[in-house]
Amino acid sequence: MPVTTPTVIQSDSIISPDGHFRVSAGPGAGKTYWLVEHIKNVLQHSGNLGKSKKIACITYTNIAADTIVRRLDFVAERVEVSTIHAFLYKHVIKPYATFIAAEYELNVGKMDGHDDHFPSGKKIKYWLDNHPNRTTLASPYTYNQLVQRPNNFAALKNWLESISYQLTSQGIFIVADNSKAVHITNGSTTRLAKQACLDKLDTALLGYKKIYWKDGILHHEDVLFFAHKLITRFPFILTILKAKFPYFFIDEFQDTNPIQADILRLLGDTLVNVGIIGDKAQSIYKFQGADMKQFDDFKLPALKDFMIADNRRSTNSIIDVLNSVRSDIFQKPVRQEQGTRPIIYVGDMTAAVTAVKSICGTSPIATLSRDNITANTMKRQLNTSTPSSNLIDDIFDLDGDSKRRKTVVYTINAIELARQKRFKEAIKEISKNFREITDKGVRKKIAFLKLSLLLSEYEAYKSQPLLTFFQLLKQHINPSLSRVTGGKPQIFYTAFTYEQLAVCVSIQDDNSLNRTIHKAKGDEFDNVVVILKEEANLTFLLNPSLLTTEEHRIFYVGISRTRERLFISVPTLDTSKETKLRHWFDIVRL
Ligand SMILES: Nc1ncnc2c1ncn2[C@@H]1O[C@H](COP(=O)(O)OP(=O)(O)OP(=O)(O)O)[C@@H](O)[C@H]1O
Repeated sequence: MPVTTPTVIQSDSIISPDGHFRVSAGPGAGKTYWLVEHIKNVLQHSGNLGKSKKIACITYTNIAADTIVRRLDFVAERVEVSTIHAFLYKHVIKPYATFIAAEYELNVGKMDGHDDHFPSGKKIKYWLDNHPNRTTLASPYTYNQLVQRPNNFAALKNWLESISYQLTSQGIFIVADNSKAVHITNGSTTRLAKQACLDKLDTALLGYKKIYWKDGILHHEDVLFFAHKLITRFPFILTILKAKFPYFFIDEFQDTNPIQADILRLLGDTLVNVGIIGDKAQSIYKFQGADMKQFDDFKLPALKDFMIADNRRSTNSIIDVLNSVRSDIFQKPVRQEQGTRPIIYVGDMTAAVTAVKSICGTSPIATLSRDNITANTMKRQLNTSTPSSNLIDDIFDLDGDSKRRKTVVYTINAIELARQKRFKEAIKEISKNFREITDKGVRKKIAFLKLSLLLSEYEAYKSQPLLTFFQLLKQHINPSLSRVTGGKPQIFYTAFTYEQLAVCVSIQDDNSLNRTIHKAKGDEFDNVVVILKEEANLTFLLNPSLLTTEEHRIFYVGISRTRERLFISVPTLDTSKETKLRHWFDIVRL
């Protein structure tokens, strides 16, 4: 818990522009609203900004950044609103990376932003070839057994994909999650042993990363790592940041990574005013290193605590449900409108959405799902059944030709981004197929032309086997790709359609009406259907423990996105559970 008793404020309260603060409140309380008003207040009344200094406002996603910029309107140019990664890349990594480039073998000239970390088979092999413990690897994990047995290699890849950085009192260390050194295929599980294999490979994780850095490739997690290294080793960078940004405000702080929090702690000692805003019960990004304790534990000298007790978003019926699952706060409704009773639909999720449509008429409906595949199935309203596994993961396992499968995946990603009108990112994604073109301008132009062409043919390949799409790629993207001639790849390329793969794509910053709960964080909609895949998911309502169970927090975030109407879709419901649920919900069996 915060050390001081928080002062209760409203979402339109004005507080002093100076000093460190923490604002905590439940969903829909008006945290983001308050932050925007506070920024305007600081711009008007602060004596620290002069003509050229700015306020840094850190948001969790690019969508949240855009929303804040829009709400700031004409004062937006005095505020740098961005994600922490974008901020640190621009203000720390880009200008100062040369200081540590030699030590980390970073090719600064080739650096061009930061990306997801998809371990490359070629790079893993190169790493093993040069690994200092290569000769000490013993059966059943010798070099050859790791490289030549596809299951071992896939498990190794999963393990390397889990690489992250951990902050300790001694500094930052690179770590991989041993529980991820697993590959499951056709019901059989391959797990690399810790002592006999992983402990030996573990000694050179930084060496693995350097293979990417040599090519100028940075992964998202590397941005925090390098920024922390630079700031702690060259404190003048901190001085410059403080001079440029006397105010640092961070929204959704409950999902902050410990390294990011430490950077803020370093910034927040003198000269800078740090403000954090969040809700610990909405901490849902543990898998990305977030630690919900961090919000309460964050300490800076004379930090003042505030809380907003209201809920301005939802109707009373919805706030009743929210209050029933939460024990640490009780939200007061501000709108004071009773609203319609939330409904639980028991049965098929598509039937549930049809029923919701008949109630909501032309009012837009958001469907919020726990996983990507369900969200994408909703998005496409496919008649075909939802794939039982993630086909994008499967293609990586089943198609041994790395160039071919990467071309397929990059291009599907690009097309699906473009279909959401996110052209800049779509061009960036399809450009990955043309990395050998060194002139960036030419590469971009070709990427644009190819993407336009593939989009114009969309109707022709979308419901055809993936093979049809691949033939187009061979014709238009890269004629040297090897043909799919037999074995597992051919079975895969003929068994699944383009559309079935497209539903498995994970789009960052998805702003459609059908998305995962994670991607709906911070957003709100008039009508929400939360899609539960199994009855057991209802525990977050029947026996909630938000502060200890992340799964419960995820569904809590889902139901709290709605302003007017709330619906939950669940495949089955035992009658014994109905009595409790009927307290807040109507139950309709489809
Ligand atoms: N003082 C206010 N006057 C008018 N509308 C307000 C006010 N405060 C908040 N709102 C509205 O209430 C809704 C919820 O506000 P906001 O999104 O800022 O909440 P939040 O606390 O950030 O929510 P969450 O944590 O759930 O994302 C928004 O529609 C916002 O515009």
